[in-house]
Amino acid sequence: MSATSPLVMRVLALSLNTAKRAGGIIRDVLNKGDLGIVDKGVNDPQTEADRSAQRCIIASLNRQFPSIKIIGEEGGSDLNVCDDWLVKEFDETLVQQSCPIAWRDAQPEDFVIWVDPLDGTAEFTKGFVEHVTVLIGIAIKNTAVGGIIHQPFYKQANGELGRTIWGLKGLGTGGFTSKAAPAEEFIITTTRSHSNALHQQAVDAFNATNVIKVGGAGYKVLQLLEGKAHAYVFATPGCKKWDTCAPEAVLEAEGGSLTNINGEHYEYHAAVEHVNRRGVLASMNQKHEQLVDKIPLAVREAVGK
Ligand SMILES: Nc1ncnc2c1ncn2[C@@H]1O[C@H](COP(=O)(O)O)[C@@H](O)[C@H]1OP(=O)(O)O
Ligand SMILES: [Mg+2]
Ligand SMILES: [Mg+2]
Ligand SMILES: [Mg+2]
Repeated sequence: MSATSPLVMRVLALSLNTAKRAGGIIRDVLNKGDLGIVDKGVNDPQTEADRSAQRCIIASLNRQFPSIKIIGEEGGSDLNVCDDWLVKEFDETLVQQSCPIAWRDAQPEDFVIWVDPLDGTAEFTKGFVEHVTVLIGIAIKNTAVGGIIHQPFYKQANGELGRTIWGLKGLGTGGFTSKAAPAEEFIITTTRSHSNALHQQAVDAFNATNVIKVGGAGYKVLQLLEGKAHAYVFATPGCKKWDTCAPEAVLEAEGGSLTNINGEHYEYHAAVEHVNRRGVLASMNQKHEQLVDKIPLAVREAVGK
């Protein structure tokens, strides 16, 4: 069945199992205890878990889809991985879902897969493991259309660790139960580790009833999807295309919005600048344009300049 499914369904279905495998690798690194931390820049750590998870993801996707462009946060990886890290099984339920007509004929050259093997690394190194996600974003012709958000440390009711959320624009989402945030409040979710004065001005402008500070773009978008927050505000450069591609696709497949702080969508083609210079504004069940208008114009113009 999978061999005859449209390419986007096969990419999404292999990405789902690959993200799960990467989550297992991340848990193994933590259990072994030596994180092998390297500083890539200010407040920008990389660990053995980031490196190994990326090798597993890119080697697996590249093996099945050799002509699709894949861009990973951790740069060029050694794709000679052990068989145990090569994921070959497609998620059967997902691959058999009906493909939205808009993506049915997409060809390998139309795709870019944006991989963040471990989102929330700063939090991972500090023990806030529930903030960690594995992000695999699927862009077709410039637009984020599909994505996987896997949480390696999510505790299931049966005690099992890990859960996997997927989304495809035009089809929908799976792996979680959507919930609306409380109507009588306005809750913002924002960065724990990358704030600055300008960003704080943007957050303050909303006069929120509560501001939650957590790590990772994936985790913050999950908070929107599960009704823990109304808006995700990040009024500074720092997030990259691999941070937002999967979260944007999943959130928008559920009816939300993820844009820069001016309300414009980012582009996701292979030659695009990696940095999301104009920050991130995401919301669920809100009038997104009205949220844009709440951020003072002077702040909006200054971010990314
Ligand atoms: N200044 C920065 N330098 C490097 N990565 C950043 C920076 N700001 C944000 N990020 C990336 O975006 C994610 C969301 O940001 P925040 O948690 O601050 O809201 C971070 O977990 C990090 O991804 P990663 O952990 O994959 O390196
Ligand atoms: Mg990083
Ligand atoms: Mg990230
Ligand atoms: Mg990362």
